[in-house]
Amino acid sequence: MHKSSVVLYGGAIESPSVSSRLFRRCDPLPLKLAEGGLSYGSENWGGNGDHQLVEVLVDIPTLRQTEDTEDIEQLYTYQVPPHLDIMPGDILSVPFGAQQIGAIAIRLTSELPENLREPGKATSIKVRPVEDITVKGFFPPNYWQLLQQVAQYYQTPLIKAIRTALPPGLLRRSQRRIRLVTNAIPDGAEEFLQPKAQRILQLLRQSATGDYTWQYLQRQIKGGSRGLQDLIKRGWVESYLEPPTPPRPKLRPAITLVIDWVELDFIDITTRQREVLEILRRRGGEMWVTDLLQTCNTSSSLLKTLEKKGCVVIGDREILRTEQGISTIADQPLSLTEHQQQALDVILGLSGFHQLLLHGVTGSGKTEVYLQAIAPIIDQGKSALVLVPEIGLTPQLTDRFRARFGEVVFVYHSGLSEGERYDTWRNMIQGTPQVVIGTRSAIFAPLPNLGIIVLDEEHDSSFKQDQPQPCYHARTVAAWRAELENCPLILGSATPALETWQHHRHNHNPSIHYLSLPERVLSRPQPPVEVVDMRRELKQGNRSIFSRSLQLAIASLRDNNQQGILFIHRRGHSTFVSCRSCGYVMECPRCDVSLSYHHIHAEAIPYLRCHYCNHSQSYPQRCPQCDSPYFKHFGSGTQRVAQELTRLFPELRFIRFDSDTTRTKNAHRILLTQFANREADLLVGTQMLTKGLDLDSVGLVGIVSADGLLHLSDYRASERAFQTLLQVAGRAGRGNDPGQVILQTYTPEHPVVEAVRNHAYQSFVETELQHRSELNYPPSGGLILLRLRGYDAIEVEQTAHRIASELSSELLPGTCELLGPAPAPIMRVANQYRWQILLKFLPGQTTPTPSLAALAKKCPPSVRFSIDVDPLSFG
Ligand SMILES: Nc1ncnc2c1ncn2[C@@H]1O[C@H](COP(=O)(O)OP(=O)(O)OP(=O)(O)O)[C@@H](O)[C@H]1O
Ligand SMILES: [Zn+2]
Ligand SMILES: [Zn+2]
Repeated sequence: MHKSSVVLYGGAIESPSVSSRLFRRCDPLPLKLAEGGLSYGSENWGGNGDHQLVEVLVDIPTLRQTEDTEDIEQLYTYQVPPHLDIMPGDILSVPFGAQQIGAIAIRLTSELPENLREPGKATSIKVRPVEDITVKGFFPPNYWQLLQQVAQYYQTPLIKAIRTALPPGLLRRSQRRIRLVTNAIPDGAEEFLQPKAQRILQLLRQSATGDYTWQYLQRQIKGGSRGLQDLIKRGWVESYLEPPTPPRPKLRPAITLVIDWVELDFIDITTRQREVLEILRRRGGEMWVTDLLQTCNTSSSLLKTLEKKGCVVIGDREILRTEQGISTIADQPLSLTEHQQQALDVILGLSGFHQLLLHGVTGSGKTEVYLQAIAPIIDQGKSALVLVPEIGLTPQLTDRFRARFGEVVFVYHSGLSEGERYDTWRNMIQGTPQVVIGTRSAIFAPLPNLGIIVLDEEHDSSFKQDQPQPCYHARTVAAWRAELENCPLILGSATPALETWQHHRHNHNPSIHYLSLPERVLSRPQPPVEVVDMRRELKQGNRSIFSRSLQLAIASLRDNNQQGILFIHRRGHSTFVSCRSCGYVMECPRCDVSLSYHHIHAEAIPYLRCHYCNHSQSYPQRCPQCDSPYFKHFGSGTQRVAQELTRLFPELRFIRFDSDTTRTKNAHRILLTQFANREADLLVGTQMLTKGLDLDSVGLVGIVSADGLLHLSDYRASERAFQTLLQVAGRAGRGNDPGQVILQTYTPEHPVVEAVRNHAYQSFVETELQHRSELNYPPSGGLILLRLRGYDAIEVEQTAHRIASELSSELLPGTCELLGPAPAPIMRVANQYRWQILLKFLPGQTTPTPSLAALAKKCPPSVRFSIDVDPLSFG
């Protein structure tokens, strides 16, 4: 496929200098600037020197498609023409087969790679020259270093880190164009030029826009490259990246209220028509026609009638005012509470790189602190990066930023179309001061003049990428980036992750700070948490999924003029097993986790298995603790809860908020707006509800069953359960009424339940840290998860065993423990069988370990292998 003159070699990333050592595994947060062995570029920033060759990464669609199959990372070697001053990080255009394609310069060298040298003839192979530099210094050195650090720490090929960071298709879009710089060209310019340069100038002058693609010019003028260089050097023409074709706006019919509300009394409309107008008004006077039809369950002829009567207009729109958040009135900084002010003073008093944990209880006003910390950054002409778990779930946050900072706020996340991402990306590169709000991948936003990074809800696991590789954690990358950019990083949470807490509380480093907002704003109390023992409910004859207490609370919502939230834990495939009479939960005898219930098909015998060590046992006949024969597999979906609500409270208006009802774009915002407008009494949903919902009308939070969360088979189960429950509880009582939380469980004595009841973050975390350190789990020790998958069950299993035994002979005993291989908790997904090997590094271990990336080569082609450093998900 490749012409012989294009030389290539593979595996540069796997060369021992780059990935043979791991960073210290005990402590993921602090910045580890390339400890030795970083080879790319860093020693080559000084320019070409004697190097005649450059190694490049190319981005071609065929390679892109292999993303998931193999770690293809081929560096292609090209000659550096003497007139080009190539530096690592430049975007080049190179010949590839018969095409010209985009490439990134990685490394300058003077020697051909080993495998390309013919014996006796050092440089006899013909290496094709680089065509040209498309964009000089596209990756600023800091940014480049960040990507290398990601590739190195997460043991992944550099191209994958680059692909994660860059908008899709960036290199493919990098069509070079040439245009005249008309006012720089003197009269009689042609006289100074060689014939080919003259021709180029003429051609450009003939075009109406003074602008052509380089490819076109090349076709017209063979060998015009030198001439072009000359013109560029003189500043008479410039070469630039072709902007992408702007995404064509999608137009949809929208309906806008145009009549003054008081005038309605003088118009002849039916009650029904008035109701529809009322809903439209409450939604800010503008909605998509389809949404209004659905919300009001009405017909388009009714809307047409309203239009005829002059109440509304219907017309195609690209976007609604309300979606852009313009409806939020521009606001002013609030006057801060004492704690907010203290935190802000610390932040504003710092300069350079600092890491701060802003630990503020739910409703303590963390957002206001971010806003006031960012304002001076923008005034100084710098930019701010704000990372949030999921944009769709936090429309309120985005609105608040827009209201404060107006049009310098941009949103960047994977939900944008390719064109939108590309445009936002190029806009960021310009370096004008802006606030970028985005999800995980926005940590790579190419803001040249970064003044602050904020990670809100830093404990949220969506900041970690599970696949594809690199399996990076945005918080870890943020710390590296803040250090490289020499700016502060603020991590905010009501329930900081254990590692964050440990890192900021138990540290005497002067660049690490702990800031606390221990109270809600306006001295509002935290809502009281009532724990209901569902075993007693059962004993006393209540078989409903709602306790009597929760039923009573739901029934009195309307009388109290309040709204409520019902939280249901999203149910996984495998669930834990517990005794219905005494609450005993089946656990692994060798690990500190609960066993998962497995039932392969209807006729198979159910059994229990541990996903850490692969221990398995038969399904119990009787409870080992109380001898009862009644067991329960937990899990209760939103659907079942909805049915039960309808049965018990036929009058109640509720909204289901889960992955089924929020599939369409903007569904989150629409449903939350409906709820905020009090079109429903109760919001029933899953995890999504925990994030940042700030409504003062919510008096009741009901947790239908905490148990599904408490006994997940994962060493982080307790931490995550605690965080989730405390966050959900924190949605209540944010108004004048303190509100109430009702938590239903079969194990009220569970320490997590106790801690939630008492809002006891600190004591819970300290106890949990103690447990972790006894078992060498993070943040005490470090973990690396190796995943294998393939369609052939036996082959995957055998490969896993082979790799495990090779590894265990290489690993130094006493520094690293190998757990497994064991099947993944959900062993078969989409017909692929999945096995995993967990490496547990003991605290403080710094000994180099073998290159894990090289293990990929030991897998047969049908088995895929991936490395997850600091894994959070074991599914
Ligand atoms: N200084 C202040 N004075 C009055 N109200 C404030 C002040 N600061 C914040 N608020 C209001 O308090 C409410 C809660 O603030 P915010 O949503 O920022 O809390 P939070 O700490 O992010 O909570 P959570 O972690 O639960 O999301 C908001 O409605 C906000 O407008
Ligand atoms: Zn029992
Ligand atoms: Zn086990």
